[in-house]
Amino acid sequence: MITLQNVTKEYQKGSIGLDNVSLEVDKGEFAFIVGKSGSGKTTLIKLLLKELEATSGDIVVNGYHYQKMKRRQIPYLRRQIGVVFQDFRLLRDRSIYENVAFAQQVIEVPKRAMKRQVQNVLELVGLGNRLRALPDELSGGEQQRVAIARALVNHPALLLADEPTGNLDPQNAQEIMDLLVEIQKRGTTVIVVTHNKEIVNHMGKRVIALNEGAVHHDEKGGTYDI
Ligand SMILES: Nc1ncnc2c1ncn2[C@@H]1O[C@H](COP(=O)(O)OP(=O)(O)OP(=O)(O)O)[C@@H](O)[C@H]1O
Repeated sequence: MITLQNVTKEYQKGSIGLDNVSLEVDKGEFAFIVGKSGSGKTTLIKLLLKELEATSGDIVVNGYHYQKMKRRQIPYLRRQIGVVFQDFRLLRDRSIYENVAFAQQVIEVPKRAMKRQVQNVLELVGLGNRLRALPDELSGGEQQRVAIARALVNHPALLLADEPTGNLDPQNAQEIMDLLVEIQKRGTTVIVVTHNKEIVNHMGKRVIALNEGAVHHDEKGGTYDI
């Protein structure tokens, strides 16, 4: 599903974002990415989204070869990837329904199919009865559920979550992680960047730990320690 082969990202002025990283993530896997500030987590996410270009090495995601692909293919690649951020990034003046439907309007899904799919995905995240609410009328945990629904509504093969529980209390954080595992069990590959040591150690999932741009350890059933 995801292959990185000897990937290096060097920023201008010689600053190293990633340093010769090789790793594979299988279809349907769940992996945490952990590491101190500056270890390369955001660089890795931006490379996977093709917001940044690797300086050297190869990246392949779901059959897309990043080094070879044409610029016009990028929107199709991005449809394969749902993204969730720490700060939710919802449209404040739009209802929950509209926030999720927006992702489908962009790719011109017919209205009836859209209605059904938006309802289904909001039910999956436990908000099937809040379609008309505005984001500010929801708790932080609920807002993150809306963001997850929006990321999933177009059925991406890969879900990237960048610090998804950073703004949540421990109980909501655990519930969001449980939801991400549920999504993985339904077949989506899920990658979660987090600083939440307790949750990582509690969940017993694969942990890819970065240090100074390199893979420090990569263990199934791993722990946060770096
Ligand atoms: N635009 C940039 N220009 C120059 N150097 C950069 C740039 N972005 C990141 N870096 C450097 O690349 C390295 C990795 O940064 P990155 O943002 O990927 O780390 P991170 O693990 O996501 O950190 P954090 O947990 O603080 O978000 C750091 O040394 C950083 O200073």
